[in-house]
Amino acid sequence: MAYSEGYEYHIHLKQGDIGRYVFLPGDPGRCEVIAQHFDNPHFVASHREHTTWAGELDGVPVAVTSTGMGGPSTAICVEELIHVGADTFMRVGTSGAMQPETQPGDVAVINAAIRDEGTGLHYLPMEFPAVANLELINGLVDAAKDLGKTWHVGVSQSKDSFYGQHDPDSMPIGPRLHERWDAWVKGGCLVSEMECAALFLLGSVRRVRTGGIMMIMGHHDFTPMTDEEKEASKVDNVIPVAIEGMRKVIAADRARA
Ligand SMILES: O=P(O)(O)O[C@H]1O[C@H](CO)[C@@H](O)[C@H]1O
Ligand SMILES: O=c1cc[nH]c(=O)[nH]1
Repeated sequence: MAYSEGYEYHIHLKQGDIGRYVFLPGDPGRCEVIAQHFDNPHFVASHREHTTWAGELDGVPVAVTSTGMGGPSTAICVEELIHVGADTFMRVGTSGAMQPETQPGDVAVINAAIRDEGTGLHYLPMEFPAVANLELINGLVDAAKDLGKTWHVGVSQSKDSFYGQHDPDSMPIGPRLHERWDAWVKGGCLVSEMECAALFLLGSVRRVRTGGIMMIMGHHDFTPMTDEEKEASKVDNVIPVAIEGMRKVIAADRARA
């Protein structure tokens, strides 16, 4: 499939393949799992790290496309999804705990992201905040309440280096990574992940709605999880909240129309 045939270069989708509402996991393997919550789930395309499934929720077309890991592939994915008609994006993924009050298996609704990454600088100066859309935040909080989840709303640290978080001492700039991490924690940053900042900045620049819900894994002090905690923090457990949150956004759009 080539760009000139009307297909987007990386995601291999064209106008009409999907509707306006899209879930965005990082992992291509998570797409089919999410799509099983749709009516009429069907595979649409897969190229590089971007796999797409589509279906319906309450009679409205929805899709799920994987972003891959980090800002660059997320920005490419979202730009191309906008080209084919999407305008509402909900990231659903995993994140690492940063505050003592969270437990593995709690969910984090992200309202803003620390721009500890490089992609956003190709769009907007560092002074510009990476913020989520309020309708998506509210839909996700209401969904978490309805489903009886323990939920938190807060900021994510979107970083470019997974091992800068998990193995900072091995990095030549380890002391600087520790100092910055301590500052994020003292500022109340809820979780660490890798895509929200780029996604939210795209939301501002392209005037589309973006938000995210994250499964919280691990402990703020990096103590190992028990087997029970590992089970509780499986990413599959956050998917129903994302689905219900999107249903609420769709219902609110319908009521407004
Ligand atoms: O579970 P996903 O959506 O991939 O998100 C998190 O997991 C990956 C790192 O393991 C990064 O992409 C991070 O943001
Ligand atoms: O600790 C974690 C877990 C998921 N994703 C991250 O980036 N960090």
